[in-house]
Amino acid sequence: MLQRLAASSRWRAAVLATSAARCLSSGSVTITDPLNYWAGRRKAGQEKCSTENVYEPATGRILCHLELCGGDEVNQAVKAAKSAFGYWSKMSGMERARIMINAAHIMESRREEIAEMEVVNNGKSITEARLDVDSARLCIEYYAGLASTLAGQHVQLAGGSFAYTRREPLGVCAGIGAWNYPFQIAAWKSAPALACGNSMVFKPSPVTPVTAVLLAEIYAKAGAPEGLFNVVQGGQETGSLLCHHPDVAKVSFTGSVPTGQKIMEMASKGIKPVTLELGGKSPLIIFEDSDVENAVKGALMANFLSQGQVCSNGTRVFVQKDILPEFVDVVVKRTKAISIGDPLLESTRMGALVSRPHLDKVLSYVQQAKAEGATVLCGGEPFVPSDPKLRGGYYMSPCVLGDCTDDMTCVKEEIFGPVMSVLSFETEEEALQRANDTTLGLAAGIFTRDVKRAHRVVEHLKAGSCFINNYNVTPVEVPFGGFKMSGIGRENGQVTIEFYSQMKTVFVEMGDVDSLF
Ligand SMILES: NC(=O)c1ccc[n+]([C@@H]2O[C@H](COP(=O)([O-])OP(=O)(O)OC[C@H]3O[C@@H](n4cnc5c(N)ncnc54)[C@H](O)[C@@H]3O)[C@@H](O)[C@H]2O)c1
Ligand SMILES: C[N+](C)(C)CCCC=O
Repeated sequence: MLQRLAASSRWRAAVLATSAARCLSSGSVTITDPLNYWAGRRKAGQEKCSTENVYEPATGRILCHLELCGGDEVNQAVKAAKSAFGYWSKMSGMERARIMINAAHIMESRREEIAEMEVVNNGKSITEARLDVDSARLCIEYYAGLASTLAGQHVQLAGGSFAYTRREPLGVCAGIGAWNYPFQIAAWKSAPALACGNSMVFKPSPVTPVTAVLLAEIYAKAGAPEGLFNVVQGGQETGSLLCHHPDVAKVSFTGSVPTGQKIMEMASKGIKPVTLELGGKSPLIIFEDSDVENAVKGALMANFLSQGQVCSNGTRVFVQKDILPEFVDVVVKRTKAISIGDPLLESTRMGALVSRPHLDKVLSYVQQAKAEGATVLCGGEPFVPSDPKLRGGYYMSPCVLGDCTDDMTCVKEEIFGPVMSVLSFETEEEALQRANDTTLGLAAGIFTRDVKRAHRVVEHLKAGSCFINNYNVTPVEVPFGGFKMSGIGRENGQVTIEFYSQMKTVFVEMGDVDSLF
């Protein structure tokens, strides 16, 4: 079975020919197989379809020419999903769970292959990519476990009459993903959707289109009906075709705030529910009673995963005045020690940013920070690896900015790169007021040994995902999502079942109609 899957894609076949264990090396992959998938198979674009280049961030090479879906293709994918919905939604939760568990097993067996392709397309380190695949698998296992627990309520009424509620699927759900966690986002959206009996058409970011189709193949191989999980490639045009499609019942979106606003507007035309996982500019507050080594580790996790391209990052690091010099000393030392380079090497801790324009944007934020009075304590420069094949890659040295103030652009705007802004504070009240002084509210963190303070501060933080003495840990059992302009709805956890299902109320009369007429 796995051989058949492997043979279905040319890059994989090439890889198998080279080595059975560790497969890809940066600069060696070219993708020619179609990346669209519906009705149970990969689909090549129509002859006239437009294409876009996809790059390998580690080298700057062209990885493939992406075939973008237009109206016809989107219609076909939605039609396939609608047909699968008819079948899937009538299966019992246990039956759905069995297929999802099969999918999780297949995913586990293909972990390395998926992780490597994620690295090749996204630029993050192989160590992180493996964790992303694990998170995807765990999410599918978790929602497989919940699939058979979907239940309603029985409400006893006067005269023996009663009512009951049923939790029903929505129909065809559209998933639209960002480029920072391409595979994980596709799983975080599809797992709860499928567990509830929906089908899905997923559109990855055109910057990272490569791994979603692997998820589609895995679901199909696990026994899902044709059309249950489909992939259409494209950018905003394809995304908006999905949002407007009359047979799409819900849109689940991960991406930036401006696009989230457009998605909500489009969905509002059909009164479609939305899940919006948007951006952040999250605070991390480090009190003077913290274990400084531990707080530094937290600050690094809050800023430098995935080259800093993480929505929940705690990029505004507020450090209480008395420990500021010690904190800065250690954080700078540890940031300088981060090994940057080939993301497929085990020793690499920071790979390449996702694209050249994005790298340039992040570097320009560092320049602007300097111009506005911040001090570059380390990094913030383009990084050129010694390996010649990596010279065209999109690398930069992770950056710590000191002497930051709340009015600086680097403190106000989401940079979405490896740039940490360090700010000093004196009192708890002041830290809270400044931490909450933003239109965003995705995440927040606090380091302290004082358990009472930890819970008191968290209660007042205006953020959907708060961390005490850690940062950026997202077990799939725990809901994740934002307050304010960071989003609507949640991913993961039990509550997400509510965002992929609807409640029907059934009233049952046991007597006669008591008519007023
Ligand atoms: N909260 C979260 O869980 C989370 C997770 C990852 C990323 N993000 C956020 O995502 C952003 C970075 O990702 P990005 O640059 O890919 O975001 P983006 O908003 O540019 O694009 C996201 C997706 O939306 C699509 N899209 C763009 N315009 C569209 C339109 N008009 N209609 C329909 N679809 C459209 C894109 O093709 C892509 O698939 C950051 O702001 C980050 O904070 C949030
Ligand atoms: C798993 N992380 C690192 C918390 C990322 C969640 C998805 C946001 O970008």
